[in-house]
Amino acid sequence: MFTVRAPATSANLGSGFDVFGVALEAPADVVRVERAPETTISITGAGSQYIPEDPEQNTVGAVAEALDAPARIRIDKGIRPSSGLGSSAASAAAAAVALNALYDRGLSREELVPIAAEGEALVSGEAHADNVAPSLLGGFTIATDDGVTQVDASIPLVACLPETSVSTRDARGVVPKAAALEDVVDTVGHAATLTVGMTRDDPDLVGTGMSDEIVTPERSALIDGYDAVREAALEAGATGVTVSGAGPGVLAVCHEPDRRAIAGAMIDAFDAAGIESRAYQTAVGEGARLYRDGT
Ligand SMILES: Nc1ncnc2c1ncn2[C@@H]1O[C@H](COP(=O)(O)OP(=O)(O)O)[C@@H](O)[C@H]1O
Ligand SMILES: N[C@@H](CCOP(=O)(O)O)C(=O)O
Repeated sequence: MFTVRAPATSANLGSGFDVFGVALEAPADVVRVERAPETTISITGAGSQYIPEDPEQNTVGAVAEALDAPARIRIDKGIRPSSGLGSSAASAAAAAVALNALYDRGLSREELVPIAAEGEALVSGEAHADNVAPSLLGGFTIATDDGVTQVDASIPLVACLPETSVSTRDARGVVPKAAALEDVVDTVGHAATLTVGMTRDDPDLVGTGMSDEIVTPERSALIDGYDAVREAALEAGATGVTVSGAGPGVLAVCHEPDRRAIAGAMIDAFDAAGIESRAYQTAVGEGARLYRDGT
């Protein structure tokens, strides 16, 4: 039997749509697997009542199928689904690591990225790897058709989740099919700035580099209270604020001493808009961790 804790992730980071992602120190999903003649899934924890246990409809079922690794799979959800923190991806990443060990498949974490991304194809319509890559590898990841580039990073973050939900599939429907060249030029500049910021552990560069005029304006319009929450976080000291994944979570980058005040300001701003929320005071963290027999 193997147990894996796989972290929540925040994808896109504004300027890196479908490419950038970071692992968060918290929250996380925990997945336990044992060999079985056919795959069964049971789920407890945050939002578990909304997640199908049918292997054909669950991201971990897609991973078990892709690895030809039938198992009794138990998922303890720490990450609420449809909140923009890579909930479906974390389960898939955890299952990929656990089943790879259970069946001794010998695949590297990089080789598990496209396998875990099969779960994303199941729920969002496309096998985007920007959540599963950081959940598997940790740190900051750049996922492209050429593969995944990863760097460890130490950047304080606040992820504020309103008590509303947006499905990634729906939020992908509002992404523009084309963009003006000047917006593409700006986005390339911001993405490059963000990448350098991650390599230097520099929250100012990362915050500046999250700016994006192509996808984020369309996505943020789906989130009630977004503009006020963004403004409140910036006033409290955030160096950058954007939609986390497909939303409705909102991600703020900051210096560590400002993190608590930013979390409070974001919750208050959602509250003023009549929306309850919770904020994770977190940071870029490590990837999925494997435990054998409860170790
Ligand atoms: N293991 C899983 N964990 C979370 N959600 C899952 C899982 N398997 C299937 N789903 C479905 O995926 C959808 C959530 O995925 P998505 O919209 O991409 O949001 P998230 O950012 O939370 O991953 C929900 O419809 C949920 O029922
Ligand atoms: N690149 C994807 C990321 C979706 O992240 P999630 O955490 O909302 O599942 C997108 O923006 O559609």
